Amino acid sequence: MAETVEYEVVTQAGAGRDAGSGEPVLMSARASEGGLDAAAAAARRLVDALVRLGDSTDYDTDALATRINAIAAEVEDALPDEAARLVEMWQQEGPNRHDLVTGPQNPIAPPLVVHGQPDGSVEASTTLPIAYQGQPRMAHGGISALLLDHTLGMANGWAGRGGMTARLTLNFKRPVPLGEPITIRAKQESVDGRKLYTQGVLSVDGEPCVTAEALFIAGHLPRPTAD
Ligand SMILES: CCCCCCCC(=O)SCCNC(=O)CCNC(=O)[C@H](O)C(C)(C)COP(=O)(O)OP(=O)(O)OC[C@H]1O[C@@H](n2cnc3c(N)ncnc32)[C@H](O)[C@@H]1OP(=O)(O)O
Repeated sequence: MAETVEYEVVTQAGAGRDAGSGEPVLMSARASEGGLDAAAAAARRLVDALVRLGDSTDYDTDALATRINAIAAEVEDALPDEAARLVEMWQQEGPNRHDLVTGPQNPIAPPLVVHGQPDGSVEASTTLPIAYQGQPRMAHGGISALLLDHTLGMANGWAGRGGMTARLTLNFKRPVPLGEPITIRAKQESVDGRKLYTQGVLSVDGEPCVTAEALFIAGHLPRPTAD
């Protein structure tokens, strides 16, 4: 029996809305051209360049580290109070801009772009850079697991009832190439009380690479509050 936690059901923006229009609905946050989204995109670009750089370069990587640390220190000087930032992160309805997988403000997010489909499924897409490499030229399996877990979670939100992952079963059928568009389709297949059963598949060029089946338990941890 898990430790008792307080639950609050958080539905995704767009969940259930416009599903009858016949048009896919954007569920992940749209990236802005400027501001923090642009800074996060620049950080992603820098990470990609660093991973591709390697040790054989003549480029002065000591000086580079000093410059990057100077920028980090400048940003750290501007940070808001951590507790207040956590409240801000979670206060908005709709897609989180800081999200690990889809968030335009999170440099670690690929980011994945997710659309809710009229048939109740969701479809997500991205292209993975070399920072996510596992085997040569292929994505690390843990990244595929992350993308699938998250997309299945968003499929629950689109179906109207989200939850926390209790069990995730993956079947790695073929390697996921870097640098090529990947698509993830996911759908909540059935609900039994608080148990949500959701399935998905990650494909490249129409070929299934990783399939996922998951059990989610409805409910979420409470959002941080100011007090
Ligand atoms: C933007 C949205 C996308 C987000 C997607 C990403 C989702 C995540 O990553 S969530 C983070 C990863 N997951 C976690 O950290 C979860 C950790 N686990 C927990 O907190 C708890 O175990 C939790 C919440 C899953 C279930 O706990 P609790 O609410 O107490 O439920 P509990 O009473 O134990 O179980 C409810 C039922 O589910 C069943 N169940 C629970 N866990 C499992 C499991 N792993 N396998 C099979 N059955 C299970 C129980 O047997 C019980 O069944 P029944 O009602 O028939 O007796």
